[in-house]
Amino acid sequence: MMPHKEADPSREFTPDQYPDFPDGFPTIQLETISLAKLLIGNDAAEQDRVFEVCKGRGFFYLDLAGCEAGATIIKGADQAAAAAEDVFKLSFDEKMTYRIHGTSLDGYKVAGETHTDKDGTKDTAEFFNVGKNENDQMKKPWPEIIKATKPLFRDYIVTAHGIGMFIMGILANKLGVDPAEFNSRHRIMKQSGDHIRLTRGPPREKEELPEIQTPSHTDFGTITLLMNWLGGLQVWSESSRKAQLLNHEPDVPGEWLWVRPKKGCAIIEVINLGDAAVKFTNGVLCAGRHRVIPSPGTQGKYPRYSVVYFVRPENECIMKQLRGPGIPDGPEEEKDINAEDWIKQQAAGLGIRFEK
Ligand SMILES: O=C(O)CCC(=O)C(=O)O
Ligand SMILES: [Fe+2]
Repeated sequence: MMPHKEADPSREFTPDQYPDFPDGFPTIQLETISLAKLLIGNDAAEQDRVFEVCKGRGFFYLDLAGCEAGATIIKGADQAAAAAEDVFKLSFDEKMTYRIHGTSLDGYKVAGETHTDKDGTKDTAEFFNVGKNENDQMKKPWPEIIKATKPLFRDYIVTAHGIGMFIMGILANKLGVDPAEFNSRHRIMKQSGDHIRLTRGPPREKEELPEIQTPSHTDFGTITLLMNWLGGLQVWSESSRKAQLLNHEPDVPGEWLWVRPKKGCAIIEVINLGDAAVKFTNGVLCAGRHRVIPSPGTQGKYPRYSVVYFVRPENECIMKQLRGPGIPDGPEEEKDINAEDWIKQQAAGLGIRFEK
């Protein structure tokens, strides 16, 4: 563990200072899977649990302790969030010069780009996306702080992508699909929508919930690795198999359940499956429906940072289900759509207006 640091009043990402997530709020019980057991131990029971949770909730905690890949993510996420703080502190005008535009997902998303309800209430989250492929070259204009952090991001991208692929390998084996089928759709050197997303949400203004940072959604990609330090992430109590979106809200009765950051939260990552995992497996695997609002209680007094890595299919990948004994055969698609267009279609369906 890091030695306890004195609070630096000029910094707002101060995970050492955060109070615990308060009691008395409905939380979801997620399974905790050990990365070390999977990576080092090749543990068959742990692999079974991965498959079960991915068929069920599509969400689990990944305990990062006890292996090198986990240590890279723990340390990297802390450093990435500190860099994020410096990026979000830049002037509004400078940040807007990095605004996401065209067909790329790289750069800055200003708060308020998306609607969170039928009345048009705006989201409150700022994002800064650093693409997997762009990070290699950094040809675009980037804030100095992002350029200075490039080697860290590179390590983080390679490690997070590797963890995602390892989990996909386990799922492939369980589904009776050759893991090469997943690997060939997610090659690290190929252009894809993979990126590290740095997020910041402002502190809670009122005790009454919600103040939506990021509205209800399922992720578009195959698998998401999320590091967060404060509560804020919520999962809908009904599985996304049943709950579709209507006017920005799930259309089956249920409630939002908090994902409690685990004690010693810096060692735990939250993994969730995205729409591409559902598509590839014709619904055997389940995407997790979630949203983000500021934490209740004293945690909500802090701005909330998160570091998210999205593993997504290569742009050229045709979005068809995989065939294997563990995957029921669906009808042949009428026309081929590649991942790049498919992701845009999914984003548009959520009312996301990234392109400007
Ligand atoms: O910040 C979080 O906890 C989750 C963010 C998220 O769901 C997303 O960016 O897709
Ligand atoms: Fe998400």
